Amino acid sequence: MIRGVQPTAPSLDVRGVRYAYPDGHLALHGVDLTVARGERVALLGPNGAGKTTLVLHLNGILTATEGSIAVGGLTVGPDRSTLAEIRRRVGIVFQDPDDQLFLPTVAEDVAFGPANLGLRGAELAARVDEALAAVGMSEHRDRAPHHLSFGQRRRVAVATVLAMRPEILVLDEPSSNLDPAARRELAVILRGLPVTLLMVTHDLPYAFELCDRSVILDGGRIVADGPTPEILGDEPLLARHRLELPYPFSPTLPPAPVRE
Ligand SMILES: Nc1ncnc2c1ncn2[C@@H]1O[C@H](COP(=O)(O)OP(=O)(O)OP(=O)(O)O)[C@@H](O)[C@H]1O
Repeated sequence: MIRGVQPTAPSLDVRGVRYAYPDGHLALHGVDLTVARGERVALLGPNGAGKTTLVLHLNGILTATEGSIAVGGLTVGPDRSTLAEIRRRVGIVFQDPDDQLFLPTVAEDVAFGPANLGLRGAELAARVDEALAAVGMSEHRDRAPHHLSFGQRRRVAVATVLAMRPEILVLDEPSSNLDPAARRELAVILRGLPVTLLMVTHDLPYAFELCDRSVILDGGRIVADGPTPEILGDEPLLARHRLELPYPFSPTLPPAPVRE
């Protein structure tokens, strides 16, 4: 069980979150979102909908103007120890892996987070091994991250977050800039991870492949929340929120199925 996480609490509980940027722009208008442990949820919406703003609240980078957020039963708060624990529980993989990789070797990058938590020796090595194995990058542990392909760097970025054993894994556009094979390989990896997953994406087929549930955010409000086949099968709903599938969609005929 995850340290300090209440087993009955949802992974994520967002209640009435409003957020205005310092210039007064109201980016979130009262967002409610509950994600159960182990759920995989796609967060969809057009440019400027508020998706990144919401994600930045989940580990306390931004602080809600109103409302509250709890992760595994722990409310995100301003004090240092709460914030440190929230940042361990919420692992965010940003769109550009190079924002997360800055050490000479893959293994050092993956060890960085757990070493900061105070892990050393065999315990630290086990975390690194486990995280690299989870993303299929064990054999690259001693390589320089900048010598890897973009797809491999994204997998290492996922490993840096997994090494913290997060309660919830948040992915910002995980399929962007990947070739079809790397995109498919990452989907297989993500589907096998035993974590709660929240994935921000404009890649609707990827949402279908990976997430049972989809939420549409538009204008800082959640405007739809339901099973992904229903959401993606509702063409007028998608059109109202500037979302488009790349081809005709049938909920009974999965688009571009993931081969395993
Ligand atoms: N630092 C900022 N100051 C003021 N307004 C901002 C700031 N950052 C974002 N916004 C505004 O907040 C709204 C939500 O932006 P956000 O980046 O969260 O959207 P998004 O859904 O992540 O978009 P995209 O799909 O383009 O990444 C937009 O209207 C944006 O212009």
